[in-house]
Amino acid sequence: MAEASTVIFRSTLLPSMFSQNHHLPYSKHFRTKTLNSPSQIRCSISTSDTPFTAVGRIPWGCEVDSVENAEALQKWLSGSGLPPQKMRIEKVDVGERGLVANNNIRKGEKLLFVPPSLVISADSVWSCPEAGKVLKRNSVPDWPLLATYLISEASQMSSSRWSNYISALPRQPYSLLYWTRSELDRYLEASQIRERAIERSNDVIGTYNDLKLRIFSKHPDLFPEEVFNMETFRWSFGILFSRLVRLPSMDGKVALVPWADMLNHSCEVETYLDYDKSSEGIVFTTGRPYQPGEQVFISYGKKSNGELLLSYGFVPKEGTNPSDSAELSLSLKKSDKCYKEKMEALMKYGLSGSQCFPLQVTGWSVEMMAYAYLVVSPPSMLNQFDKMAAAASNKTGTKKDIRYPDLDEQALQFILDSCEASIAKYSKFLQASGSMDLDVTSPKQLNRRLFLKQLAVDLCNSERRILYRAQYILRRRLRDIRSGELRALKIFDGFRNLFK
Ligand SMILES: C[S@@+](CC[C@H](N)C(=O)[O-])C[C@H]1O[C@@H](n2cnc3c(N)ncnc32)[C@H](O)[C@@H]1O
Repeated sequence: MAEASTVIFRSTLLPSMFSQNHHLPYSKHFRTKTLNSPSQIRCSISTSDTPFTAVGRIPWGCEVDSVENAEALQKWLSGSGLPPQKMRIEKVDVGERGLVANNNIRKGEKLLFVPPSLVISADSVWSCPEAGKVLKRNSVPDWPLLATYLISEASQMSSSRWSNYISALPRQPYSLLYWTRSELDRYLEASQIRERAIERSNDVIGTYNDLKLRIFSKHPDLFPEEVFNMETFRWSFGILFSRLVRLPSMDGKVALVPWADMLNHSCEVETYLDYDKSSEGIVFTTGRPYQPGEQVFISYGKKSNGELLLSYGFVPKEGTNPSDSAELSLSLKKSDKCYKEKMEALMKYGLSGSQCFPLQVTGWSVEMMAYAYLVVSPPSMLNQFDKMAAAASNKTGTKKDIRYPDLDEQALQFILDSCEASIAKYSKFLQASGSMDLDVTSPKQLNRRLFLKQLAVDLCNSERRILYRAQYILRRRLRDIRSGELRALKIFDGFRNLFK
C-alpha cells in the first residue's frame, strides 16, 4: 500500500477558490459572463425577515438527518456500479449523517472508488436534453450550469437518473444562504463573515436574475418559473456550496460525488477527495486508522471557522482548527493630510480606504503590515506610497516584504488600536447574547434562533481568541520597541553627562 502522502491528492469539498484569496469576489468564478452588463437586474439581499424572496418549501430532498433516504441511496449506488464499501451511512454525533467504518480500517488505505459514471459534473447527461443544449449554447459557466442541472433533474422526480441521490440531499442545507438579513445583522454584527455572507447571497441572487433575463424568460417551456425560481436556486447553490468537490487530478473539474459527499469534515485530518487514475474512481486515503463503528472524516480544506460557517453551516470546537483566522478591518483616516494621495495609491492596486486582512494565531500577513505602514506614514514619505500600496495588495509580483523600522512603532500601534476596537465589538455581542431572543414566543422560532445564536457565539469566541492573541503579541512587540528606545536614550544621556 502506498504511503498516504504519495496518494493523497488535494481537493476540497467546496471549491478552494473561495478560501485561497479573501479579496477575490467569488462571484467572478460562477457568474455568467453578462452579469456586469448595464441591463443586469440589480438586486440586493432582502432587508426583511426572509432570505431572498418568500421562503417556499422545496418539494424534493429530505430532512437533514434522514437516514432512510440515505439508505435508499446506498442501495441504488450499489446497483449502479459502486463497489462494496468499508463504510456505511449512519446517524452520527458530528454532522447529523456521516460514514462510519464497517470494520477496522488501516491508516493509508484507499477508500470509496466512486466511478466517474456516478459523478455529477458539467458534462452530465440531462434528462431534458433541450434545456442542457440551451445552457451550453449560452456558454453558462460550471457553477450556474450545475445549479440549474440539479433543479432540472430534481423536478423530473423519479424519471431522473439521480432521483435517489436528490431524495437524500437535505431539503434545507445548513448554510448562511438560509440566514435572513436581520439574522446576519443580529448575530454576526461583530464578524467580517457577515459581509461575506451578504455578498454571497447577493451574488446568488444576481446569478439567478441574470439567467432568468438572458435564458429562462426566453425559454419558459424549458425553464418554467414554478420550477426555476429564486427559492430553488437558493437550495441548489446551498447544495453546491456544501457538497461540491474540486478534483485536482481532473484538471480542477468540479463535481458532486454521491456517497463521498456523506463524509463529514474534521480539522484533524488532512485527507482529500480526488480522482485516482489507477483505480479510475474518486478516492481518498485515510490519514489515521478507524475502528468498527467509528465515524470516518475527510478535510474540506484549510478553512477558517468563518469560512466553514459560511459554506457548510457549522463551527468547529474552539481551538481545534489550526487553519482558523479572523479578519481584521484596517481603515485610512479621512483626516489624514495625505488622504487623497494614499487613496490614489491604494486604488491603483485594487485596494480601498477600508480593507480586511486575515489574522491568524501565529500572527499577521506582510500585506497587512504594508497597509499599516501606508496609513501611518507622514507626508515626507509620499514617494513611498506606491510601493507600500503595491506590497499591501497581493495582486502584484513585486517584493512584498518591505520594512520601515522608523514606522514600526506607529504601524504596530495602529494595528493594535484596530484590534482592540474589534475585540470590543465581539465582547459587546458576546455579553449581549446571553439576554438575546427572550422575546420569541413560538417554539419553532425559538429553536432556530437558539441554534443560530449558538453558531454565532462559537464563531465570535473563536475569532475573538485570535484577536486576543494578536493583541498580546502586538503589546509585547511595542513594549520591546519602547524599552529598546528607552535604553538607547539612557545610554545617550550617560554619554552626554560624561562629556559635560
Ligand atoms: C458534504 S455534507 C456531509 C454529509 C452531511 N452530514 C449529510 O448528512 O448530508 C456537508 C454537511 O455536513 C455537515 N458537517 C460536515 N462536517 C461537519 C462537522 N465537523 N460538524 C458539523 N457538521 C458537519 C454540515 O451540515 C455540512 O453542510
